[in-house]
Amino acid sequence: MTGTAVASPPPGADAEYVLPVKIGTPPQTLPLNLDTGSSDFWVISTDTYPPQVQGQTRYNVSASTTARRLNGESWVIRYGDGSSANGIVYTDRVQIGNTFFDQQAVESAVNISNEISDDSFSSGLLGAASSAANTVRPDRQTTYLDNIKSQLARPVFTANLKKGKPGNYNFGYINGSEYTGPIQYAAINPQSPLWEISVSGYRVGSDNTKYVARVWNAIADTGTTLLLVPDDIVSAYYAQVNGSVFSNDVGMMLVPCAAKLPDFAFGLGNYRGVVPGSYINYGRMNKTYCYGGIQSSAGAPFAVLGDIALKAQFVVFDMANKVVGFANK
Ligand SMILES: N[C@H]1[C@H](O)[C@@H](N2CCC[C@H]2CO)[C@@H]2OC[C@H]1O2
Repeated sequence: MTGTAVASPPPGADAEYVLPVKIGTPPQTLPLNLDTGSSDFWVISTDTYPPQVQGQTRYNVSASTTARRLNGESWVIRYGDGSSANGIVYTDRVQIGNTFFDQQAVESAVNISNEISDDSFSSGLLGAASSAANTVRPDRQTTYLDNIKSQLARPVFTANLKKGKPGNYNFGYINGSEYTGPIQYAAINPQSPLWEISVSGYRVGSDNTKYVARVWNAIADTGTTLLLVPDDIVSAYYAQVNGSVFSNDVGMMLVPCAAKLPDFAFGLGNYRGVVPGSYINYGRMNKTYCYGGIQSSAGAPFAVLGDIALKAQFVVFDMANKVVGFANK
């Protein structure tokens, strides 16, 4: 089995990427955020408290002849950005591209937090980290990727996200036309249910004599918008941006929208994962300042290679070898 699906950002800013997921019989297509930083497959549905639903496409449980309630099962999730959701659980048939699984645990939201309620672009999340982090209790459920893994031609999925336009996720194969040069693999932390790797250094700009050997652990997280790094790396980057400033109002580093930003590269051995400077202007805040795409990971147990970095790379998530691969493109 192999499959591919388009990954689309919302108009205006690459806040997230959603892919069309078919649920139920007859199939209902919902735009879901494939999230390598969590492990719950949950959707806004006919169970969701109606005032919290603001235009999102809902999973209509009673319209699916193959929906079966998992009695006694429930879930509660809280994310790194403070958002949260909870609800009940069904199994139903799920299809993404040409991949499918007949008995997928579909977590149906009863409550969603304001941040999620306000995001009309996504109808939920497709968790793609290890099932070990799934929040359903008393019986933990299995992620879609873990469910289809044994049926895939190769136990991998790849992310080819793009800046300001649709990219794609592929399931079960590595498409050589989607990247250039070698793929550099990094082992994931066996103690973590996330795609957590050890990064060996970084570089501000394109002059490799300025490369800094510095070990920092980071997760590859398609569900995080920005690139979150340790404070010393934040300072090293914005020291090269004239007019950059920390805003106490928004709690973020800002850059002059007119600034020509230096590239940022993360190091894995001799590999340099290059993030073009233009990718590090995340978007306009006011007539002078734009949001920096690089922000602090302080307070979290890991840095986060979020979409600002991942959209500059071709990324391989290898479920059998438990490695993450990166290639420039
Ligand atoms: N893995 C991420 C998750 O995808 C994010 N959100 C949680 C709920 C919607 C989704 C997209 O905003 C949140 O930010 C970091 C971490 O948690």
